[in-house]
Amino acid sequence: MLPTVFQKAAKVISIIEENQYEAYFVGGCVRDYIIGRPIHDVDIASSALPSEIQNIFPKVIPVGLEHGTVIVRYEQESFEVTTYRTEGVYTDHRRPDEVYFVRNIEEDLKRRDFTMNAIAMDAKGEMLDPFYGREDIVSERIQTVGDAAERFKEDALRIIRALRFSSQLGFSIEGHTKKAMKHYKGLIDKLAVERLTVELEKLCAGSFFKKAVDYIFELEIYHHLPIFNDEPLLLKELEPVASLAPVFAFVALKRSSITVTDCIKAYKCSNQLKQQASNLVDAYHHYKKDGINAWFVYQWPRDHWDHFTYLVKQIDKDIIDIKEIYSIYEGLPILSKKDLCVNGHDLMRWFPERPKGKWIKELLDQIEYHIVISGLANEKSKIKEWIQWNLPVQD
Ligand SMILES: Nc1ccn([C@@H]2O[C@H](COP(=O)(O)OP(=O)(O)OP(=O)(O)O)[C@@H](O)[C@H]2O)c(=O)n1
Ligand SMILES: [Mg+2]
Repeated sequence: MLPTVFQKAAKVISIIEENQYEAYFVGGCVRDYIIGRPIHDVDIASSALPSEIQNIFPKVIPVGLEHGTVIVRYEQESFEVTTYRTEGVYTDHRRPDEVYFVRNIEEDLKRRDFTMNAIAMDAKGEMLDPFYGREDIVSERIQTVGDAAERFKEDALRIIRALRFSSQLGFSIEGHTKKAMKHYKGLIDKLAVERLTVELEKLCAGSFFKKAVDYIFELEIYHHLPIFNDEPLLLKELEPVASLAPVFAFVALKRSSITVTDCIKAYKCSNQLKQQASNLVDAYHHYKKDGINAWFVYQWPRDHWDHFTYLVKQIDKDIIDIKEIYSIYEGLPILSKKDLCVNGHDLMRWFPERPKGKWIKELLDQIEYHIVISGLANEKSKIKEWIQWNLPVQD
């Protein structure tokens, strides 16, 4: 009996088969199933063309028709189905010039990156493994399908993928594969950097990150990783972490010549990641100046704390007990400005002679700060009393 994640998708495969086409589970889901890792998404490959899939299922979303990928909606769930394909020449090493649909699963498996990723599984759990991927999984070996040089010339991202699989799984890279990685690493520079970023994030998150870093040094791949090309040793200092935000914050804090913005630009990351990394840098400075006090805990979002403690550990070797942060959090009198029992209207009512101005915001900020940090009670009368003594000079 297949695990639950496969069961619904297995019905989709059966329906395709009932319509005289083939369909298999392929890629990461089969690999992770064999290894016994959690399966996050299930991919299906089929001999049916996108238009043929559209004829079988009433609800099909054409997400990447040029690559042969559609999303089949089935019983309120989505399944990605990709037509068997083989790829044409990659003149710019970024993307295939053409995709050719084929009717044979082996042709499809043949153009995949590593043997462990080139295993197909049918709806009953029967495996089709023409490149002995299972053997490589048992031997914990990352090996390209067929000629390594060809696979990396087709898509140089695979060089980074080999590293990230090594980081995630702790597997070793087979000799020919490794040699070809070293030889073709220059092609990494031609990749669309966003693709590199996705793999780098997974690489940094792997439990066997150190092993991947050893390969990065052995094969001198750091020359082709933006930012780290100038500062490769920083990679050796990093521990695994699930986001690039603390990685970039770490880099910026360790090297004054590199800013978070430099990292974000180099890897074309989102503004959200930029904000997270900058917050971490600010939080670190705050911590160095004032330690972890109520204002610190109040200010920084909760989803930030793990990465913050990680950063302090990486930089200062200090271990911060996250429970300590939580207990300060539990004792906070307010959790946001919305919880203040006064607002701008109250202030204006209390000081009718004062024209509207930035004093209102400044005063609210001060009230907020004192409530959080110095025990000012969050009660209208107490706040009013406190203001008598602290009203800023009129602007
Ligand atoms: N450059 C690439 C990227 C992907 N693939 C193939 O497409 C599958 C799906 O790719 P992707 O989802 O990017 O990787 P996964 O192996 O599924 O890993 P993950 O579990 O992290 O998604 C891979 O298993 C592999 O067979 C490939 O041959 N070459
Ligand atoms: Mg996948």
